[in-house]
Amino acid sequence: MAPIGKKRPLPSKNATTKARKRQKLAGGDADYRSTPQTSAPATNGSKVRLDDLKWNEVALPDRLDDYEGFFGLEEIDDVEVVRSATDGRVSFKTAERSTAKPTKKRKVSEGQHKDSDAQEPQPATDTPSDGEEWEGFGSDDQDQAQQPNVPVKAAPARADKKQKKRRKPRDGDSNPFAGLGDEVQEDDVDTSAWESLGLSQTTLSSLSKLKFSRPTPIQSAAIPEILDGHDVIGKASTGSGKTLAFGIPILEHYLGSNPDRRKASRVSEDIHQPQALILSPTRELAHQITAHLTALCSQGSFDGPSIATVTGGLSIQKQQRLLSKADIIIGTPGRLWEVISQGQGLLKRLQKIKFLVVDEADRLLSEGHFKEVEEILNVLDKDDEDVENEDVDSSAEQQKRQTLVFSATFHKGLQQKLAAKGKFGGELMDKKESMEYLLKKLRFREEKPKFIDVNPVEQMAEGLKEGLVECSGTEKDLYLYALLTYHPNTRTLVFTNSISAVRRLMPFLQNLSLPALALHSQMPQKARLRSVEQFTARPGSILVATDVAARGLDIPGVQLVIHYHLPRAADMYVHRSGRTARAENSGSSILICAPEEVAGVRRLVAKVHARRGGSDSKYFIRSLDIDRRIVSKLKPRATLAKKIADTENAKKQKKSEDNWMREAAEDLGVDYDSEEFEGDAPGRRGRGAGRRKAEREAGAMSKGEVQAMKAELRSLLAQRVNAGVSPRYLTSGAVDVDALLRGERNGEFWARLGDLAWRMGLGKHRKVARQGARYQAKSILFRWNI
Ligand SMILES: Nc1ncnc2c1ncn2[C@@H]1O[C@H](COP(=O)(O)OP(=O)(O)OP(=O)(O)O)[C@@H](O)[C@H]1O
Repeated sequence: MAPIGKKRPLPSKNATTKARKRQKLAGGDADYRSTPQTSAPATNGSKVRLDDLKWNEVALPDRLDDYEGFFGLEEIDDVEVVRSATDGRVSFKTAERSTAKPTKKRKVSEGQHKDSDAQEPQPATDTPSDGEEWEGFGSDDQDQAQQPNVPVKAAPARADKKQKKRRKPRDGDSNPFAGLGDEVQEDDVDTSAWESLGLSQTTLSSLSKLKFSRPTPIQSAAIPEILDGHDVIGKASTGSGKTLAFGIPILEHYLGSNPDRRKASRVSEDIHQPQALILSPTRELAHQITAHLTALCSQGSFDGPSIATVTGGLSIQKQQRLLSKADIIIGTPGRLWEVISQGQGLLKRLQKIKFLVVDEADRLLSEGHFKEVEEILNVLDKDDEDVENEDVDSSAEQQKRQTLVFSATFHKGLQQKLAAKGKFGGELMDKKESMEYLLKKLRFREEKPKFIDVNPVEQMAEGLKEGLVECSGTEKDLYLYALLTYHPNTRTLVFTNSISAVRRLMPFLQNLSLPALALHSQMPQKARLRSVEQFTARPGSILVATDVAARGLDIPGVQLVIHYHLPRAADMYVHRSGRTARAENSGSSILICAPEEVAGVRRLVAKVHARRGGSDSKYFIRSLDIDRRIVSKLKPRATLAKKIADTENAKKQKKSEDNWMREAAEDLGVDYDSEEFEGDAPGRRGRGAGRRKAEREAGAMSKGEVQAMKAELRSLLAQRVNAGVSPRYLTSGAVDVDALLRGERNGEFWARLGDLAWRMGLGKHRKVARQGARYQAKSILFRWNI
């Protein structure tokens, strides 16, 4: 049998099989047998059988249709996992009294547990001593991480029932959109402000449950036009609710075309006809749109549309299955094009959609996406017998299709962007230019689509504070650290321009005990989703990302955006900064600049703001006052953390290069001696030689030397930084100097306590467990009901 904590196959619908499998799970494998069973409740700290515990159903995120094998996942807190040092067997102990009554099901498993009853209880002190010993259970880190990859199907009637049973989201819950889905409340809000938009009672009731009491300006302006059947180009600042501006009309159309709102009545068709196709530039945004629409559609008592999310990094077969019954398709252009190209009738159905939505339009219509978007647009509009759809009059279908285009910025497009590469260019288009550009690329059915620009003079959110910090190019890491220390417990997004910078900064920040998470396009998709989810679930975490996170990501409570590298263009500055101060909240955006970059940055930011008050107005981004004495006190730890990170990176690098060379040598049948190969052979100097030398030196450090550096860093981190008595500090009161001196609140940042709290928060129980039994109660086990 598969061990507990491993992914399980899909649940059988047959109850008997289900029960049988569950029994097997509870007792069929000697390795995971529990300890003697009594009918009395387990006492404090005593060994228990897994089936006697009060397992809680895990609320699975509303994604991915078949839950990727996570259906029926249950979890339990406060159980200690004890592995015998002698035979490696695992048993379980409760930290508190279990009140679970023996059930019929349990009796069955009692019978199955006869063998295990004979086992000797393991000593309480026999705690896991190393991460490996938790294999088979998976850290909850891992397990939680996999949940969100469950494709979403919005089946609201069922979802409603499920939600009632769902537990309240806990701090560690990994579904970033859990809040949206769980907002089923008795105290629904008054939605009279929506009434003028002419929405159905069903939609109004959903909005009320989401507690959206009034439409945002873009929603007020765009929804009636879309409902009237117009093509719309919508421009509104970041975080202003553009998703529902197109999502609500799509739902209205769905409700209108399915008056009895019962899927059964329409899925009798052999092939299901999707109604809307939504294109998104990034995978994360596609999943987020899915979550927003799912939340909207799952509030009421109606059976909502089926949503298929088609993005790279996840199983194409599963996505194809979802597509066959989807009402709404949300996808990134690359994967969507791949799926369309494989045939299976999708194109034929896509040609009959009623809505084509292009979200974050300027990005989708430029850069690397353009080719695939263009291909998709071409085939959607193609009157072509070759494309497997002889019977479709696509021009007629196209006439019926509405095209909706949304973005916070409209960029001049590929050519200008390429021309501006490396410079602070990236012209933002005015209304006329953007209209012309889009009209050319998208074949609107109306000659003049409605252009809705709800805040033509302001692209930046109102609650956004902007500033820059000047430092030498070689001190950017130190100043990043300083900025983060000035904003402890602050959900922060750090933007870089390269994947390698993300990779370099991650160990640097982690060595400094900062809760850093990574996001870039070369990460596996599951890891990408996991980072976003952890970032969303943990209030004080730091996401170090490339511009893959700049567009559209709606993570509530991002308080600070740091531009470690300067944005390459004005529109990217708008989008990056738009990750904070969303939905009328406040937030800060800080650029870290080398002296030679300051003038360019000032021009870039002034350009973005120029529209605020006409071309005469000169916005001048202020330099932030940072106490250089504190920065210099942080320097030793930052330097050491960087050295450790560089050393470990070099070692990893060396190891993988060695392996590669060794394999190549083996293939050639020659001996490989890495030292001989790396020797300073004449002619081997040149570009990158200095870096290689530094890497060699770092890689040559002994384990002991690295350990010594780590110990030194630990001791530095354990010392409180004396902030002095200067009242000067950065960014309007983020640091309470007095509290810092007293070691309270903000001061915790400097101490190791913060490190421990973070480790616990992260759920790295292996590490916590090693520190003593007291933390064992934090352990979380998972099991699957099959
Ligand atoms: N009418 C409303 N009332 C309150 N909150 C709303 C309303 N409509 C949307 N929201 C919330 O506002 C937040 C931002 O919405 P959304 O992500 O659609 O913004 P956006 O304009 O698409 O931003 P971006 O340009 O960055 O993609 C979301 O959390 C959403 O749930």
